[in-house]
Amino acid sequence: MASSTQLKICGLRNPQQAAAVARLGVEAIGVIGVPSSPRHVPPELRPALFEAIAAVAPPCAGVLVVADPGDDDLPALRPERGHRVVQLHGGETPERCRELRQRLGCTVWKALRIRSPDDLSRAQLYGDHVDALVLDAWVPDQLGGTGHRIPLEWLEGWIPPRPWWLAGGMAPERVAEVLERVSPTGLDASSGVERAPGDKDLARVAALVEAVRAAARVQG
Ligand SMILES: O=C(O)c1ccccc1NCC(=O)[C@H](O)[C@H](O)COP(=O)(O)O
Repeated sequence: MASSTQLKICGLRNPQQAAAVARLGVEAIGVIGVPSSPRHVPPELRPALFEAIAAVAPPCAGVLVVADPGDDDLPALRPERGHRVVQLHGGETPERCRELRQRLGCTVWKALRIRSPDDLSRAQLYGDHVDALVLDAWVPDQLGGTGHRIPLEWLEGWIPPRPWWLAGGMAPERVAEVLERVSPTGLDASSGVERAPGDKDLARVAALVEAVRAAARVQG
């Protein structure tokens, strides 16, 4: 993507669709490894998704999204399975993030669900232990893919300890306002560009890509 704000599309389940999204020029594509999610992809089907992405867009990072993995889960999280990034979307502590990053030997992003402005101070604790943060909205009993938003006023003036992705209810119609008010490293979208959970609407993904490019042109 030519603009400076990166884009991640999360929750792909079909290799052909993942390849089509990758061809649009996004920087990252997420595959959900959380069993309770309607977008869950079982371990044996994940390599085909990551291979489809790498085949058409080698720079596009395959991101495996998991929550509170146990040590028994680690073999399925190794980068040899085709992903480049592991996104930790549960209640992982900074110490657990550091340990997983060391043991897996791959890029680790930590997702934090932001319930109040105070939660942003927690983000500082992760700065030395992960490669990037993903800020997502807090919704009771749901970890992600909810379409709920973090109020932008909470993020204005926030000083991130690491590169960060803004997730939660991202959609083409919001991009201009969001990028006027905050400057994340990237935007992360799932339900806002879907026909149904796990089934992306390619026209909406293309509109999101175009909205990010248009915002970059406005900002010069
Ligand atoms: O998307 C899911 O179903 C999901 C389930 C459990 C943990 C994480 C999940 N998604 C992670 C993401 O990175 C999503 O892009 C993020 O939550 C934003 O989703 P949305 O608000 O629908 O754009």
